[in-house]
Amino acid sequence: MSRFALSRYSRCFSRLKTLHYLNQPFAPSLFSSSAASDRDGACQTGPPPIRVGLTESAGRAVFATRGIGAGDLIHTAKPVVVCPSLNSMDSVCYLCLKKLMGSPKFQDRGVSYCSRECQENAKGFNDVETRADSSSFADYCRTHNFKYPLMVKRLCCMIISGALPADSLDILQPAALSSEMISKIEDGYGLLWNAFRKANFKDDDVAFLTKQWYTAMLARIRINAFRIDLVGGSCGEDLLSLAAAAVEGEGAVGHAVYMLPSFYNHDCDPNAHILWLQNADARLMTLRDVEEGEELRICYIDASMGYEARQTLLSQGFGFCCNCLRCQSGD
Ligand SMILES: C[S@@+](CC[C@H](N)C(=O)[O-])C[C@H]1O[C@@H](n2cnc3c(N)ncnc32)[C@H](O)[C@@H]1O
Repeated sequence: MSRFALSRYSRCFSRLKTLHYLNQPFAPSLFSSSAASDRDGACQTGPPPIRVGLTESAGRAVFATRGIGAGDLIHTAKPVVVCPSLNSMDSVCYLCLKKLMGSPKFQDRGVSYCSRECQENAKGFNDVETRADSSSFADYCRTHNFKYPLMVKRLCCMIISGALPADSLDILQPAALSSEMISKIEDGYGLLWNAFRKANFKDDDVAFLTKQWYTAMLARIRINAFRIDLVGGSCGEDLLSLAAAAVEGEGAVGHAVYMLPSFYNHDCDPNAHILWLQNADARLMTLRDVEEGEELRICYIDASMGYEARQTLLSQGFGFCCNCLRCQSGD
């Protein structure tokens, strides 16, 4: 069996099936990511041992600023925007995506939360959501099985509520969209715009929501959204074991966009992995020993696929030709 055959990683299908395959300083406050920690998950103080810098052929990237041991937590990251999948709406927290066990105790205007705190934190954007009737937009997303427009809608509600500025995602790399994609996107834009217009928000509050802005956000979300599969477990457990224990077959509970994790480039034989334990808070961990100065890379796709299939997926889904060592070797 190929050494990749047991691996299944993905930015969209993030899951780890084996242990084997599993130049400016970084400003932690900008990315709301917390410090690196010991293997057992106990947090140390100080910034994460990484910096974001430029590569020669893959744009910006994340580099280790010191040696990091295999299976160590590099940093955690909170989502900027997170959205449950349509089929998980009733089974996960509307804000943090934690699985809801039994009958949810915290319910508000038709959605459920895992705690009073999540309910409170979601109140601002949920007020906006409730005021605007976006049922036509939701039908459009459901009919086409579109998930990213739902994230743009939540982003809009967060912006209108004052929780985020309209340029929050501007720093992220956008996908190149074909004219066919743009015309499909415009249908969704019209429906969402109508929903906010009919709800009589002040012109100033919705002025950011132009067709150009909507398209630019979808282009960024397309490249940078992570599909979230919860592994379970707790931060005190061994991360490599938790990653390896990710169970195949459970659907994604939702999607989220993060800041710092968006700067990790892809590798078909990665040295880092992203995982989620109980909720949408991400944990970046090493899969093997990493040296100071080494680029940290995760795998966006199923690493067990063959060369041709990987190239097709990376080029059609993410718009790039992979420059990793594995691809260069033709494996
Ligand atoms: C999520 S972003 C990663 C951060 C990005 N380099 C930046 O500057 O924002 C994904 C993009 O990075 C580039 N990239 C990531 N991995 C790559 C690889 N293995 N080979 C070539 N380009 C890559 C591609 O342009 C891809 O669309």
